[in-house]
Amino acid sequence: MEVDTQHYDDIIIGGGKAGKTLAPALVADGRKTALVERSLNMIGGGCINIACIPTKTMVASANVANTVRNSAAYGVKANTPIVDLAEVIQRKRAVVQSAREMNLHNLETALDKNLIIGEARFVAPKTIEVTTTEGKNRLLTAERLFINTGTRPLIPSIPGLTEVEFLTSESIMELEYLPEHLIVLGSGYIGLEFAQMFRRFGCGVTVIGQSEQILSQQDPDIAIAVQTLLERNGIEFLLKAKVLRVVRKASPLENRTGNETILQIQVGDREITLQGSHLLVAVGRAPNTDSLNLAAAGVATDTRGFIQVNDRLETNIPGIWALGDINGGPQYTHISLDDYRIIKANLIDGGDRSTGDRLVPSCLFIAPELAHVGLTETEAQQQGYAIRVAKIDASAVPRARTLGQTDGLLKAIMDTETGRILGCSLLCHEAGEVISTVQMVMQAQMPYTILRDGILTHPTMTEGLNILFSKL
Ligand SMILES: Cc1cc2nc3c(=O)[nH]c(=O)nc-3n(C[C@H](O)[C@H](O)[C@H](O)COP(=O)(O)OP(=O)(O)OC[C@H]3O[C@@H](n4cnc5c(N)ncnc54)[C@H](O)[C@@H]3O)c2cc1C
Ligand SMILES: NC(=O)c1ccc[n+]([C@@H]2O[C@H](COP(=O)([O-])OP(=O)(O)OC[C@H]3O[C@@H](n4cnc5c(N)ncnc54)[C@H](O)[C@@H]3O)[C@@H](O)[C@H]2O)c1
Repeated sequence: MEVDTQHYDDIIIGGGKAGKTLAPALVADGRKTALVERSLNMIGGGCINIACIPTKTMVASANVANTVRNSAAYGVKANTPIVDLAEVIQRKRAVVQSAREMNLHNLETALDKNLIIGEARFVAPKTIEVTTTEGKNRLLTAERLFINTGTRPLIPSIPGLTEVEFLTSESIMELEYLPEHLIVLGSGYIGLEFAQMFRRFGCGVTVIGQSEQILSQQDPDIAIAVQTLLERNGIEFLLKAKVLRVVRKASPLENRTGNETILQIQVGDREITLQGSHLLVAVGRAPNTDSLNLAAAGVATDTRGFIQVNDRLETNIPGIWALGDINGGPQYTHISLDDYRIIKANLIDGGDRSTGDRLVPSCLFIAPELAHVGLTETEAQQQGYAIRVAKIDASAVPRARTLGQTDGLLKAIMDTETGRILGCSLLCHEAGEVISTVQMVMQAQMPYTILRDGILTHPTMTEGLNILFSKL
């Protein structure tokens, strides 16, 4: 086979959020840079193709269905909505396609022929072999390498699972008709977003969680509030549950009706049989390191296969960095983007940034949204802070009442010594937007009284912060 070798200053392996943003910045800094992305269908990375953007596009359809279904409560009469999943998927594909085209344009403009479509693997510390989509092998060497290869669905070892067909976060977004009864294995981010989405589309949904609490990183009161409102939506939860065996499953693409998925589950000390039409596996993510042959470069990974980095995202091998999900940090697109900022600050701008100064916000895109920043109450206690905690129901916010969006709970944790906000969890309409205001106050190291006493527009959801922080 023909092998052609080329030398670069910098090579980025994987074009996730960090990699695709870093590439043009390195080029602008005068570096001869290549970005290797394994698939044309993944240009722009997971976020725009198979993760955040498609899911939130489909969540928007689910929310429209819900609004139509509940329109009578607003004095507007509408017929029962008919959800055409094929058209929902078509809309999702169009949104993804336009984002991918924009990303391709940006990368081609910055990199021209140095955007290389192919699978990369290390053959030596600073040398990679790329098998291009045309089947050619190319050897590329570089002074510096940036690994940004992301993750894929983690498939647990459950007897019978691999012998049957099941859905992942990717294949569920290609279904063209509605499952009759969706079983969701995993009660974390992916599981809950799809659970509510498909419930709002009109499907029966059961969520199986292995812990007693869903969303294990959250405080119990917040997790219970989320579970309660999802149960009110008609979602069934089986918690402290262990799937013993998956018994039977018809093809998810052909299975239009019927309950063909059968799971044997241990719930507490009971053993039960659960039947559904489709099974979604959403129990976390596995790192895309196995095909990279990191051993040839000597790059160290942790026991789960994620690349080990220090707080400047440097691996154990000088001149090799790891960015985004692959480095084992929080798995969010905005964190991958911040990884890019750290590299840019340290390698291009002559700065000195680390992951140490980070506040990590997040938002679970169910309705109402659950947004969080900083410490939970449990974490603040564990870290020995003297704290005061404020809580209000979302119904206390005037805007929530005008919108008929009164479900939820707002919670803030304050350090009594400094008057600073340590953390905040908002389970309410538009929480993902409102949390940014809290985050900015935390980042500016201002006291909580800014949010208690600041003049905030009436009636907005953000105004709810006046009410929340007045309870401290
Ligand atoms: C269903 C779902 C919904 C999500 N929703 C949100 C959300 O709403 N908000 C949020 O912040 N986060 C969300 N996330 C998490 C978010 O998608 C990730 O944190 C983010 O995409 C991580 O990006 P990354 O930079 O690590 O790389 P990725 O975006 O994962 O990109 C890695 C790229 O590397 C390529 N690649 C892999 N191996 C190789 C190789 N050997 N050679 C060449 N190329 C390779 C892949 O094709 C891919 O394009 C969601 C995740 C999922 C799965
Ligand atoms: N809105 C967002 O920002 C968003 C949306 C989706 C995904 N994400 C990111 O992607 C990551 C991955 O999402 P995820 O939901 O796959 O992982 P997760 O870690 O959020 O949740 C996985 C859940 O599965 C449970 N679990 C593990 N093994 C199990 C088993 N055998 N049986 C039953 N339950 C089991 C875990 O206890 C956990 O609750 C998230 O942690 C998040 O960082 C973010």
